[in-house]
Amino acid sequence: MSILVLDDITKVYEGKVAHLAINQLSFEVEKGEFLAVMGPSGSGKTTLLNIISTIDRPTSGDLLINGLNPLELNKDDLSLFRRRQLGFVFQNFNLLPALTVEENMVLPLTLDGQPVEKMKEKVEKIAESLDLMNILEKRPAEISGGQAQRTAIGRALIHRPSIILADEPTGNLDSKAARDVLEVLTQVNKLSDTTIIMVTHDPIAASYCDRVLFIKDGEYFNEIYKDDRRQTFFQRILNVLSLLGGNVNDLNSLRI
Ligand SMILES: Nc1ncnc2c1ncn2[C@@H]1O[C@H](COP(=O)(O)OP(=O)(O)OP(=O)(O)O)[C@@H](O)[C@H]1O
Repeated sequence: MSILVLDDITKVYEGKVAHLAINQLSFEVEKGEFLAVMGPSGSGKTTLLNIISTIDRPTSGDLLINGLNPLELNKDDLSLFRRRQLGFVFQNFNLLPALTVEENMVLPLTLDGQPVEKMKEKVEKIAESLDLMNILEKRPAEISGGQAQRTAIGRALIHRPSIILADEPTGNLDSKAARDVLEVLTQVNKLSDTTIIMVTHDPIAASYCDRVLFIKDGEYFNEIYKDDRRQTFFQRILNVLSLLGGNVNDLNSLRI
């Protein structure tokens, strides 16, 4: 079953000079899929994520999330839809510095006015699976980047969203913390059947996914599926990136 359908999406940024950022892009994402989106700088990845996350509206085309067209909702229903159906993970974590790890994680539930006991139950379950139980009382300044990103993943998961949208989630992490975060995302994807769409420049991060969709100049370029070992998938990702025009010599020294 497709949990996300993009049908002929076009996005033009109006301005002194109009810019065509996404050009007639169509693709579908299956429920439970872990999808990476890659493409050169300026190819439209963030624009695409903003459209899927309903933060930005396409100029034309249709979007279906879980069978519903969010573009038809009014402002209040759209906010609720976004909060319930989507979870967000950003490169710079976006945690509130004054709140503890636990408070950051329950924030979406607080906004919903859920009873404290229910919130505690939910947070403990998620914190255990993300190995955060020992740092629940700490604040963002007192934890590592990997722990901060796992906290952000916990916050994204607290509502059991249909889709997690991750924008360069390993971009600010060292390689060990990045691997931990990718393994956590893989576990979340496999165990709870949560669909994940991740924008990344990093072929290692992309090799954790089931499929990589490549875009160029706002248009579909190619897609490849993982049907073998991660190392081989990684090599195939590098091959497509070299066709895309990236500097693959910079990447050949990477080892997974
Ligand atoms: N608000 C805006 N107004 C006008 N043009 C924009 C706006 N936002 C993005 N663009 C342009 O649209 C194109 C796609 O931008 P986008 O940020 O989606 O690319 P990207 O693939 O995410 O890039 P990067 O990998 O560098 O983050 C770029 O050429 C960019 O300059």
